[in-house]
Amino acid sequence: MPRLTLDDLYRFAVPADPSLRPDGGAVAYTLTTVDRDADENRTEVWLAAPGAAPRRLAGGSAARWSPDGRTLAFLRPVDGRPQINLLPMDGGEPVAITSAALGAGAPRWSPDGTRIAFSAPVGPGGRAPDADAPVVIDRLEYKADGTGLLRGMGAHLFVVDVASGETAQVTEGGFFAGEPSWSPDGTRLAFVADMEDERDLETGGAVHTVAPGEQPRRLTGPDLVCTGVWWEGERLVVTATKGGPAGHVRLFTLTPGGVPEEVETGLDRNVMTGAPGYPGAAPALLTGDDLMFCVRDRGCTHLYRAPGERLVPEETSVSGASAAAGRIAYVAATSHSAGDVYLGRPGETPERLTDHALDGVELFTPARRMFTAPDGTQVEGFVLRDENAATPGPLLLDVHGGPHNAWAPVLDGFHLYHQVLAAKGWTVLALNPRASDGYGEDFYTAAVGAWGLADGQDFLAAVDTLVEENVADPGRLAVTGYSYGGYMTCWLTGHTGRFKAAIPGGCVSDLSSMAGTSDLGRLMKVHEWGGDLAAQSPITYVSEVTTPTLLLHGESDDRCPVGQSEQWFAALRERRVPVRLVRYPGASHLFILNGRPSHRHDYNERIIAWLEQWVSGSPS
Ligand SMILES: CC(=O)N[C@@H](C)C(=O)N[C@@H](C)C(=O)O
Repeated sequence: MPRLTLDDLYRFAVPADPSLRPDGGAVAYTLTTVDRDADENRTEVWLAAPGAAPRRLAGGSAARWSPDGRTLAFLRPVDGRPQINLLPMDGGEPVAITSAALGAGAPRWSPDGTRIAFSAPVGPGGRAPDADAPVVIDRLEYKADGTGLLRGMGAHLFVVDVASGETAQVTEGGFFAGEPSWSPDGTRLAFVADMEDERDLETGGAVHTVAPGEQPRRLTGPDLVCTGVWWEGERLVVTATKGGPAGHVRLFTLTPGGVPEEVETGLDRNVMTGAPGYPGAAPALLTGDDLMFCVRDRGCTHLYRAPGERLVPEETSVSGASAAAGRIAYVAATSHSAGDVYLGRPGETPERLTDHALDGVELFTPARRMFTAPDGTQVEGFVLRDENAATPGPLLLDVHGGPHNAWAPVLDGFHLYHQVLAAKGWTVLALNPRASDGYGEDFYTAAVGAWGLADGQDFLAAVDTLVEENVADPGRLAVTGYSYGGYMTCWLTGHTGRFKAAIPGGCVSDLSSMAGTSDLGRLMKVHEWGGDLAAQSPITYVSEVTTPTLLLHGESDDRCPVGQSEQWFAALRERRVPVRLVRYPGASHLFILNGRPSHRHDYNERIIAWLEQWVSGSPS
């Protein structure tokens, strides 16, 4: 059977965002595939059920069942903007019920099924911003990666009447209202927002409740930085960090008076509610008081119920979940599948309802192992290689982003170069150094104020171990990584000449300029870097770099602006270190995950070519 090739990128079909029908009998989910001719990622709503082949329902995403299970509400593009559509499940075509000027957000049915709430972007004065007008900026929250300049936009809650389509705006003002959740009696909506005057200088977020026609009422205080809220039965379930945005996200419930009580999960782990590159799912009630939630544990995102009972197999990573009628539906990836839909009862072996895994290719399986840093810290990594490959062989160290992200021993449709390199005799080391998620809060915060200074040693120790074990050839070492991983790639080549090739993607090279130009610059400056930005900046050490370097960066990256690569490129070029910068037009920070397929293919291809040119010695 053939090995995976980069062209298999176009064959990936990845499910996400499962929604279990209220009777627990069927699952609606979003399937993302690639339209190679249009050079676009395509999302569709599919349906899976026991004993039936999964089937496509419509183009769109974010499907949610009506309380009676007879209608699906989902987002479908109308004139380029996502609008809420209703699809009757006993037959018929989808019908749009919103016409939001800047598009609608994910639908949330009221308990009686007569209304749908959603959060939607709102331009200044309710109008779409004028793209040609001068942009007046008085606060730091003027841009967001993937959106660009906000031009005074906010986000507010709306409620649409299902029968009439009449839509009412529920919140207003200069803030961003998060996803709404209905009260059990359908009279109020709960949401998270930061309404502080100086919220652009200090990250916050509080739970509010609001009734149409009334002002929002704040429930939580400054001690919690809330990130999400869900009305589960009579309880409000909240995700939040304590005392500031750094550290683990924890689970709380609020008493009717708004007093937070931390949920005893029995786990020193970060609660994951799901975001691009950060798999997880919203907390949900299983039965009675049984709360289901996701945490990241040694790379994988697992589904748990409090306190501390894992509901999914160990080597799987959950990227979405839904509960109803005492059953759970979830999407999980494995070492051989980027994701499939499962359905079952907690504690029982679930049924896999789909088979979206890539067929017809033989995959290498990553092996977990531990390494020991010079200070004795135990660090976990995943080693991917062909056991029949000659040793010692070439080694690629790949550094994840965050730094609070983590590698998992599961297949994804982004890092295809891992499998291709393994088939060429390379060893790929995906390391979870200190600051990675999934190893406890002390580990998670171990590099705060010491980017590079604390965690750099973890990488060199792991590489040295594979050299000592005769797995890696010390003359054929390379390093790559994206975002924080790009930062670390620059950092390492400024501190050692052992790497023969380096490929920083979406990098960070100068924390001072990053602090002033990233859409999260203020947050990272205050809560990740602390005081000495120069000591933690790769640019401080750039005079030591000798490694041929390929910089890959999205042109419209507002998280790690392309200037971070420009600074590194200029500094290496001045020193006549072989260097190349490749810029991806229109690409935001996450383009390697959800950008143009051709850009994602090109990114993978260039990594392999640079490695073969500078490590394997063959011409590019
Ligand atoms: C918090 C954040 O955005 N950090 C960036 C430097 C980063 O690493 N981003 C992505 C790619 C990630 O994996 O978090």
